[in-house]
Amino acid sequence: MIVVKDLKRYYGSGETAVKALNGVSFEIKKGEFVAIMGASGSGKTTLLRILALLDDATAGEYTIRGLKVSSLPEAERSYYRLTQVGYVFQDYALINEMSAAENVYVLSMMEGNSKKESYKTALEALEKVGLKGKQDRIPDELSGGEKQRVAIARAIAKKPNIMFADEPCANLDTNNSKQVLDVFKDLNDNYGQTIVMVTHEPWHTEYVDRVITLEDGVLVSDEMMEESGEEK
Ligand SMILES: Nc1ncnc2c1ncn2[C@@H]1O[C@H](COP(=O)(O)OP(=O)(O)OP(=O)(O)O)[C@@H](O)[C@H]1O
Repeated sequence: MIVVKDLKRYYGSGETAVKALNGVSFEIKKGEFVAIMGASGSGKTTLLRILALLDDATAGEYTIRGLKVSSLPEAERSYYRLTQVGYVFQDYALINEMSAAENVYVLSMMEGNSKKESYKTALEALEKVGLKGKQDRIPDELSGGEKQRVAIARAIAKKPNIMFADEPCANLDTNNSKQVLDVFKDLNDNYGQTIVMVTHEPWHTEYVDRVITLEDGVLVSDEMMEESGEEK
């Protein structure tokens, strides 16, 4: 589904350039749940943002479902970003004045779908993440874990081919983190959602199929996780 070849991202140029990614190659198959790990500054967010088409690589090739997105013009990249990619941010990125349902359906309405249709899709997405009945609450009336689940509902409402999450549990306690990770796992197990998640917590790897580790902008390990009885 995703093929990355010799991806590089430099910030600045010449001798002082920061080589945030320095030649990274890998493939991700449809239906995989992949964690990207590595020390602070190893290039995880830079990689995720390029994969989610939020940033450009300096060099290298990036293909989504056979289409070389790295060399598409910006208008087409925007289209792919809107239609194929779901993104979950560390800080939820919800609009405070809007209810959970409105936060989920606002994008769909902006794309020209009717309010009725968008609302129905939003309720389905909120139910999938375990927030049935909480559609009218504003973010301030929700826990951190619930806010992040609204953000996940917003991402899945557009039925993305791939979902990216950048440290989605960074601001959550263990209990809320588990609820969020359970939602990702359910989406992966029961709906075949492909997920790529940046994390620095070793225990999060219990939920994923595979762990890619970066060090100083280079891929240093790519491991499949053992299946355990309890988990997948
Ligand atoms: N806009 C930028 N301008 C200059 N350097 C940057 C910029 N963004 C990131 N970098 C540098 O690129 C390198 C990789 O950063 P990145 O944020 O991808 O790392 P990370 O692994 O996600 O770190 P963390 O776990 O702390 O979030 C770091 O050395 C960082 O300082």
